[in-house]
Amino acid sequence: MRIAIGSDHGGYQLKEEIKKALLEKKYEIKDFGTHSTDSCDYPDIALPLAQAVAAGEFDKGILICGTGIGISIAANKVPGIRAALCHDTFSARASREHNDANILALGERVIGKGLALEIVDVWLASEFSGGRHQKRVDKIAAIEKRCTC
Ligand SMILES: O=C(CO)[C@H](O)[C@H](O)COP(=O)(O)O
Repeated sequence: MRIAIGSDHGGYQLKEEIKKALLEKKYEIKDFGTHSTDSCDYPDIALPLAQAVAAGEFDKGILICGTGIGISIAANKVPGIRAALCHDTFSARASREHNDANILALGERVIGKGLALEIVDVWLASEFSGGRHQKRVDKIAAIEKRCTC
């Protein structure tokens, strides 16, 4: 599985921990930055990563900022992206099974490393259920097509 990962300075330390754990599990990872704790702007990381996921260059993406909020809002502006901010394993599983989320967002200033790694594992292992959920995801795509902003 090809995974794109990125963060701003507020998510840098957690990004490094998640990247290390996923590389140990033999996932193919591309790091979209940032590469230090120097201050940067989360939309500058979210945009190229989300575009690459939407283009099919990666199977999934993981984005981290201080809260996970800003970076998920930015990623969700890219058509085809369903970025889910999840700070518990129930939501992580449901975001895949119900919403077919293709980006997981996390907040380094909100949760600890142990829970974050568990959330990542659950999210990557969960599959979209389809069925009644497909129609709803299709309706999200239809909203994107209607909006020409
Ligand atoms: O969580 C975030 C966005 O949702 C950012 O990481 C956070 O706003 C950065 O804040 P600061 O510049 O004060 O470190």
